[in-house]
Amino acid sequence: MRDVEHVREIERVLQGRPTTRDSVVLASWRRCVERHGLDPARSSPAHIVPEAQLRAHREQAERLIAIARSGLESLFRQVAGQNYVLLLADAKSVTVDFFGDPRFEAELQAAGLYLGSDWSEHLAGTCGVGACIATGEAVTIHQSDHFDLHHTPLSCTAAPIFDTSGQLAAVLDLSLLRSPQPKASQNLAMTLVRTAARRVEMANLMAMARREWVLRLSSSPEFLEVDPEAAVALDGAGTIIGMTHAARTALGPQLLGRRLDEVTTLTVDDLPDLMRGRPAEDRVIRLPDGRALFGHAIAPQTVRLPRQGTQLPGGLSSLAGPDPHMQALLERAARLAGSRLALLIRGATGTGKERLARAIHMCRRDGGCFRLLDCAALEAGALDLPPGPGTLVLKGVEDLDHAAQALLLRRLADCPLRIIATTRCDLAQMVRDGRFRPDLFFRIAGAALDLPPLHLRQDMDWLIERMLRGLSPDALRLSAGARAELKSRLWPGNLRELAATLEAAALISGGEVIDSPDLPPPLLAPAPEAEVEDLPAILDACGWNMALAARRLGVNRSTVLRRVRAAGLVPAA
Ligand SMILES: Nc1ncnc2c1ncn2[C@@H]1O[C@H](COP(=O)(O)OP(=O)(O)OP(=O)(O)O)[C@@H](O)[C@H]1O
Repeated sequence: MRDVEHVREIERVLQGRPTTRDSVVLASWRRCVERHGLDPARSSPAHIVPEAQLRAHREQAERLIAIARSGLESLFRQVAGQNYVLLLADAKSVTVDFFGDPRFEAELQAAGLYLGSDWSEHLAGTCGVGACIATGEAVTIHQSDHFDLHHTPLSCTAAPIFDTSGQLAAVLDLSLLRSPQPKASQNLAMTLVRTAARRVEMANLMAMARREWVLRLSSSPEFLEVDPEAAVALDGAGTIIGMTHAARTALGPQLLGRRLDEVTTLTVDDLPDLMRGRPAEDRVIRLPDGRALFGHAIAPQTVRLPRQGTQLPGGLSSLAGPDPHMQALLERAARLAGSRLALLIRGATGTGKERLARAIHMCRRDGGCFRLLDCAALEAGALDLPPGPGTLVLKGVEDLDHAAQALLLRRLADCPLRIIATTRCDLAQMVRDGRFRPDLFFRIAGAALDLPPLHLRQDMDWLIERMLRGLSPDALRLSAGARAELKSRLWPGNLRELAATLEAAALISGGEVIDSPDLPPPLLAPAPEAEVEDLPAILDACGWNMALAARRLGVNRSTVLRRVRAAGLVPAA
């Protein structure tokens, strides 16, 4: 009965009868009938593109997906537990990325809230993604706003993402399988998708304009550096060569190709005055129409090219993914590996010191034997070193008492083995405090390698993937919620704790998908105040997601914001 009423309403409205529907819905109904030849009485299921076609769409959108991912993850975390599904559709309306609750997978797939669904208006009728692409505006298509009866249970709120030249590149859509009746229930969803889309555009512009000037704009000095509203990229002559969509609202509609002094009262030579050194309140930009905005200029970055042809030998390449600090550390380790110089590997518990020592040993073709000595378990007198060549790892060297230090020093005097010592402590401080012999310290610390704690690593996804593959070669995967939860933890036990958590979760889930409830809770409560000097590194590791950084630091979000402002930190371009 309701179906018949829906069809009749569309017919009545298209005949010009009064309606309370939004004008965007009305215009879309009209396009469906008059342009696309759709019939409201004929319902059709969700359109899912074939696997090969989806792969092609994903490859085309690969860069955008990578840039959008952290914004999507943070958005999905904000709506966690409310049954929202998050879709990223490309400019051709095909869903190329998806976050949803795997427990409802079959239902979501049937509804088209899934990877590969094609939400083109000419196929699906009036829908969030389709109407957003047709209008270039953020829209909510709520329940019976949908044209096709198959979709009328859904509520879809979608916002466009524009590329730096102003072309519509993608759509971010937050949908519900079931929603409360009033359309106004989706107002918050609208704010969330708009904000997320704006941030993705900002991240895209920053990535594209590393070697250009970027001018970020905000109507309030407080948010200028942490969450600006709009931005433009400028070449050396001050011509606008890229922008976020909101820059059109801030500076005017036709921006590309215009010079900065045509749309503001500034020239490119004024940009250094808008850099971080000055208080945000003083960085005022006057516009020709009398309005004022606050500006933050970011100078072009000098690009450090990666060293050509650095292939990490042996097992070193398997120790880290895309984390600049770890890659630099492993390159250093690779250069030191071939020598017989004694090495000191420093890092908190479970950061992978022993693994690194083994990988360094494996780099030498004439490696000889590998011997590991646990210094905590060393008994006086029981220090027999093998006579031949090889590597001797002194694990936890800080645990040696004075007698054992003296004995070890004597034995090492004519030892042919390459020494690699590992420590969780500040051994130099122990030397200063008289707790560790300086002569032994200099014998074992020819060069030092420092492993970072897990919460500062930027290759968490890579590590998780590697560990999952170790647990199950192909099937096992994480839900988006579980991944977000893992990435927000502090990990005092570092890689060892992460590996054990994933193993336990895999057993608890008993299936192919590990979801948030499968994750065992952290065993050790976070320290009350993480060190403030970690803040820039933590922000980088969290992609400048304040909420995530707050959880990793064990403080609330406003504390992070306050510290960011106090330290004058901004994301690296
Ligand atoms: N690169 C890695 N990839 C995957 N898992 C790793 C990696 N490095 C370490 N692990 C995991 O962490 C555990 C601890 O690693 P390792 O023993 O090397 O750490 P450690 O720093 O020497 O620890 P501790 O100081 O507590 O002895 C390993 O057993 C393994 O489960």
